[in-house]
Amino acid sequence: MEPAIKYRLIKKEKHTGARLGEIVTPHGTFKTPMFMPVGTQASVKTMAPEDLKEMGAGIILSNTYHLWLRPGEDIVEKAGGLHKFMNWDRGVLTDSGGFQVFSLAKLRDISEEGVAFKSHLNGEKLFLSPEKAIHVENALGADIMMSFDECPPFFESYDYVKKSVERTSRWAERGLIAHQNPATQGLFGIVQGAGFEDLRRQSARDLVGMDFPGYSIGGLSVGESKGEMNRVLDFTTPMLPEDKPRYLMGVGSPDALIDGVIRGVDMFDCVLPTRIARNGTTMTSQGRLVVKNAKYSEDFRPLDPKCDCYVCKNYTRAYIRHLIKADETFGIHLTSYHNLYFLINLMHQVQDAIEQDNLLEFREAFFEEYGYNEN
Ligand SMILES: Nc1ccc2nc(N)nc(O)c2c1
Repeated sequence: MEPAIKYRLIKKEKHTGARLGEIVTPHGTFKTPMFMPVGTQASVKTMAPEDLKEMGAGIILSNTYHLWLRPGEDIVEKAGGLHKFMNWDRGVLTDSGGFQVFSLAKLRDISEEGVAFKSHLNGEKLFLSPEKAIHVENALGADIMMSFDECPPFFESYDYVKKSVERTSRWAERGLIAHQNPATQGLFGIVQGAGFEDLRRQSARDLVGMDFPGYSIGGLSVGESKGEMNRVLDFTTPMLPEDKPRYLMGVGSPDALIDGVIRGVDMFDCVLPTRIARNGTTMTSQGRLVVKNAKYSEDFRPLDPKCDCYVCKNYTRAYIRHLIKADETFGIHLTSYHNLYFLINLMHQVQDAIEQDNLLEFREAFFEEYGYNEN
């Protein structure tokens, strides 16, 4: 049977682990490395599908935990699946809910069977198992689905992480068995193991043995330092097959994206661009710019003079500052649009640098201008 998801490696960058590729999905083919906007509750906050297309978004995220709780996967299924429900005809990826249970729900109890918890919405007692998560993702109809996993705290003990990795591998196998639409929905395995190289190897070996169409690197961007994240990526991405996509979950800032690409990551997602946009913080080629600061009240330049996005072509810092201060929602639409465009466009620039084998020079110039220092 033809797999729902295929990855084609186009070119490896000469001096790093970076690669140019494309991921083929039932809703289109998209170049990698790529940044995926997050639309947790079936909406990328304040963005219409037309905005997302205009900015070049290919795959967007939604979340099993949230949509199971509200409106319920059966309503989304009756609507014809997430693509119809959201009026979005490009790629959709759903996270499996495990991570959200740990970060959102109260009073949870984890067992071999799954996770018992209380809904963060109304305190209702709920239970999420690998089978339930996969069946919700089947009902939502995303092109790419995540296995149900536990994301242990990065600094947990070796023994706890080892037991967690082994259970996550068993959960992944149960998810593969429960998966009802492998021809149209690609299920990714999620590698765990915190900061322990041997546990990452054990997790990768288990999951690669199950032959998933793609692999996510989980358990990162959970409070560890950038140095720690890069150290884990250094030994984890080479454990994954070259002919499958690698997705680093929950990442991230411009520097983390570039450093992830250098270490062989193809796909990223993070709430950062839309989250900071809501308090008027924007990403520009010269670093972060908090547009609601008084110093921009008569600054009639675009957010980023080097940006060619719709917002930077048509609106000024002074106007956007006014909207944010006046609590006009159009203001956060503009900051959100620009921040998402900034990261999507950054990945396009990185693709060009891989093509030209000068990704390290690009990194140096970008870090210098953005104001990142190495320590
Ligand atoms: N940093 C993150 C973000 C999302 C995640 N989702 C899953 N399912 N697992 C993880 O380890 C994650 C880590």
